[in-house]
Amino acid sequence: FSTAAKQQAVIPPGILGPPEPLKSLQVGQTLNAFRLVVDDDDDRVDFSIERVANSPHIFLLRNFLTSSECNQIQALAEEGGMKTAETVTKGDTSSRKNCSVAWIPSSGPDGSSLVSGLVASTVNIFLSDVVKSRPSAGVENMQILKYGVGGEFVHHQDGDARVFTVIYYINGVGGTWFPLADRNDGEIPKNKAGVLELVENLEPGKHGIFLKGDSSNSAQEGNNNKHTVLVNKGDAVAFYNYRDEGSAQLDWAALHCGSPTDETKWIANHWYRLNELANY
Ligand SMILES: O=C(O)CCC(=O)C(=O)O
Ligand SMILES: [Fe+2]
Repeated sequence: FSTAAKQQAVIPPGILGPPEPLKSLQVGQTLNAFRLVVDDDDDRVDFSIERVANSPHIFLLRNFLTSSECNQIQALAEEGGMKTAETVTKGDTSSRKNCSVAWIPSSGPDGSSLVSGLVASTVNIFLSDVVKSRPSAGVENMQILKYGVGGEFVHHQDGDARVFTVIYYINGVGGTWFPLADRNDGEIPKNKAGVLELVENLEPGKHGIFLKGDSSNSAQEGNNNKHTVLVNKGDAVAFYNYRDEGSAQLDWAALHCGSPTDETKWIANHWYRLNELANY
């Protein structure tokens, strides 16, 4: 076998994206779901899953977190102390501007299933059986980000073996933009430089998908279009970062940014990994 043939056999098509029934969900269609909360008065949280894009596969989870869970996550981050955010490139503080960071263990926090319960439910719903069965699959700790006014995170691909991302909106302030979502695959360059050049002429609310805070100062203008989705506190956006046609390459359609915010913005990131993707 050539190396290429081996890789095809190792990551077959159709497993780095959503399993059924999400796979067949059409843009604009919604599924109802629930998850169990073991250490809370409410033993069940009902939420809905709406597909907002096909390429990459992007889903909006409405009411995935309760308001009280959002407050707990924010409080845990504040108690632990927050640091100036860097990106995966160590020492890089310019990609994320005016942003501080904290982490909460995905197995905890201690004595609580706040985060581990979210992980269990997410894995069940969003990861394929093949990904779940891989020894190199896992989840990072939950990353909490607080942006001050003017804070932003420039265009990037989460990548780095992060097969699937969940972004939770902790205080209802949104502003996550996927400029290339549902653009014709043939129009998307296959490298970062080309992609960055293309998105320079695109605008949130006019191209791709813009997840915008429902109560944001500018929420009234230009929301009634297929490029804008309003989010509230407790909602989350979930998306797949790799192409699932068998190439196991980064999907540049999943490029996104945190647009400059005009209010304090709290979000949390959860990255689900398939470490072997780093080898492809
Ligand atoms: O700030 C946002 O809305 C997106 C943040 C993000 O994409 C990241 O932290 O990787
Ligand atoms: Fe990101």
